[in-house]
Amino acid sequence: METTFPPLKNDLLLRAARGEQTERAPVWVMRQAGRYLPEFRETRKDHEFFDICRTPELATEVTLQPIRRYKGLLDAAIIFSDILVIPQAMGMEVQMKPGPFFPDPLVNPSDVSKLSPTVDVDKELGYVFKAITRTRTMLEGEVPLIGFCGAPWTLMGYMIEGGSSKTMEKAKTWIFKYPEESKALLLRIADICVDYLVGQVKAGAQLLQIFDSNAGDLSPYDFITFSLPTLQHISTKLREKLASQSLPSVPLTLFAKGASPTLAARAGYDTIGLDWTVDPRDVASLPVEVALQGNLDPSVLFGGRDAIDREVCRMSEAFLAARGGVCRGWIANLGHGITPGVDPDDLRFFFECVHKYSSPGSKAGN
Ligand SMILES: Cc1c2[nH]c(c1CCC(=O)O)Cc1[nH]c(c(CCC(=O)O)c1C)Cc1[nH]c(c(CCC(=O)O)c1C)Cc1[nH]c(c(C)c1CCC(=O)O)C2
Repeated sequence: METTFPPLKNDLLLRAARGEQTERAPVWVMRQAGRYLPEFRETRKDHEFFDICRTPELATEVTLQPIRRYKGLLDAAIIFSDILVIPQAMGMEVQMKPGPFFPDPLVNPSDVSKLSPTVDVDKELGYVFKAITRTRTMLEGEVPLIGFCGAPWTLMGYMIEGGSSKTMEKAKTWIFKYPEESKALLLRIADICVDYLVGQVKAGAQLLQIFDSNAGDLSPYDFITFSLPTLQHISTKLREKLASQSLPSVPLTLFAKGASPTLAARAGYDTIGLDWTVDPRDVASLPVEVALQGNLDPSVLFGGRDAIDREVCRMSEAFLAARGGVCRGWIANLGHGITPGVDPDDLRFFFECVHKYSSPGSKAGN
């Protein structure tokens, strides 16, 4: 059953993601539906985090909150959910208290047998698909809708660490002590990612982003050995399945935080997300068809208007210079998620600065 959606009025994001030249950079921010917004905190007061994810009406509502507030300034919506819905679908319990907490993490490879042997994504994650279809309809074509999932290495890390970790000691113990079992688990997660992302496109997602937020914990060699093959597996299989099911070949973004962008670019994605430690001019050697996303340090949003203006101008100069003085294949974003303490009006100012500086005719382009 195909749903027909209202025609898209703003395709800036999709054009930039395909490496095209645009009149200015499209802009959105990671975690744009979140705790820095008073309207999100209001919804959150009455509902648990994962209840919002599992209730399409609520997930749609919070996805649309930043779109309403920043109408005309924000160029994409991202479906409200979490990367940890995949471990849940595999049979693990995950609580948010306030950070992620797994009461029963994977301790050693024999624990993998506790996971569901197969995952029927329609059954386990159908609530995300419903939320996507509902959101895409309610967006009325205002901006495109982004779907997402966590990358296998980042998800395996949470499943073994049992939550966020500074050192990733336990997950790294696995890759060094049990490399084959680790690779098998990573591939198993990758296959679920593929089915989950196909389902998101079927439901109406117009671009997909894979978050390998913990990629930077791996040495280049270990990123190549453990993470990269799974990221390649996802991009290849996903494109094959989308084609064989006559689904749209949506652009794919890889945000491998802390990984070398040239290594990340080997994974075969349309867009590479950059964190704020990267100068875009240093990745100018990537083919121009590969779009770039990023990469303002999220903390600049705490620096006041002068700092935001100055830093967005500097970021724009760097991205325009990296692309030979034109705005080509650049999606403006932060270099990681927006933090809860940001004043929503300062974020508005950030969007206005991107609109002002990201075109070649601006101060940053000259
Ligand atoms: C690592 C990761 C997670 N989740 C996600 C990542 C990858 C991106 C990144 O690196 O930040 C992805 C994510 N999580 C959330 C979204 C929603 C869409 C969006 O607006 O970007 C997305 C894309 C909502 C969320 N996910 C979470 C919140 C805040 C929880 C709350 O409302 O209480 C939101 C809005 C919770 C969450 N979820 C996760 C953590 C570590 C935390 C706690 C950290 C924190 O408190 O910010 C796992």
